[in-house]
Amino acid sequence: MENQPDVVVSVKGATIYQNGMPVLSDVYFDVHKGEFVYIVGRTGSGKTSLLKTLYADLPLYKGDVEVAGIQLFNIKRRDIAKLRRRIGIVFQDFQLLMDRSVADNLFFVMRATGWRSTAKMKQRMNEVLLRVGLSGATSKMPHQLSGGEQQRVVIARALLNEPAILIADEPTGNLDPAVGEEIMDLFMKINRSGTAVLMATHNYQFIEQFPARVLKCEHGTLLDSTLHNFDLKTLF
Ligand SMILES: Nc1ncnc2c1ncn2[C@@H]1O[C@H](COP(=O)(O)OP(=O)(O)OP(=O)(O)O)[C@@H](O)[C@H]1O
Repeated sequence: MENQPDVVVSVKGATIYQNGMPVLSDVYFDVHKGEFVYIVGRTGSGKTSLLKTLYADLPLYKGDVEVAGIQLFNIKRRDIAKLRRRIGIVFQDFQLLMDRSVADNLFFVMRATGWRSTAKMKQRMNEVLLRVGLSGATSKMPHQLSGGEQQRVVIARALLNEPAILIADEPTGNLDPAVGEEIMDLFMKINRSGTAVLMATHNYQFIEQFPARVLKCEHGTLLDSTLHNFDLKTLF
């Protein structure tokens, strides 16, 4: 990937394992800078396992995978921390620290990822909260926010270190459809400003509404809509 600066994720011949069992084999795909890519597939088809492998929550035993310039095979702990600083991760369950304010949730991540200057941290916090439309929320506790607002804070948190890519696992799965649509809009806006997005979803309507390249986990491997003709109706 060093020779391909436009590639944010490069997967060549990977096998994705879960508990020692292969879930997906012969996985090949790239994600380019600024691209938006969906991952779909039936329950249990391997979407989450694939994403977890990309952010080094599951080990890579086979294949050549590089994410944000970091090789994942035999990755060292130090490089895992570096990898997580270069990517943003958004889950279905919002995973905010519930006993801390929005500001403290964001400061916590900034301190853990090497930020030191309080003035710079405050400035960055204001920037990311503005981007997700939550400027006034710094002193709020998570329970004072709606589900959609909590997910916006998670997206703001994921943006803190200007990641090259947002990896999102069913980010609208726990939200009402209308709120989910607003979150999709936000992802699209962030994507248009240059951040790549790789998003697992079960929501076929969003793919119709916000069309983009689709990767499909099926029969133990990954199919790519740019290489195979998918009928959207058979995606799930
Ligand atoms: N912690 C785990 N331990 C063992 N097996 C697991 C674990 N998590 C998932 N699996 C298995 O790995 C396979 C892939 O699961 P995975 O969660 O990646 O699928 P998914 O496509 O994300 O599903 P969903 O759409 O339901 O989130 C399934 O057979 C699942 O049962």
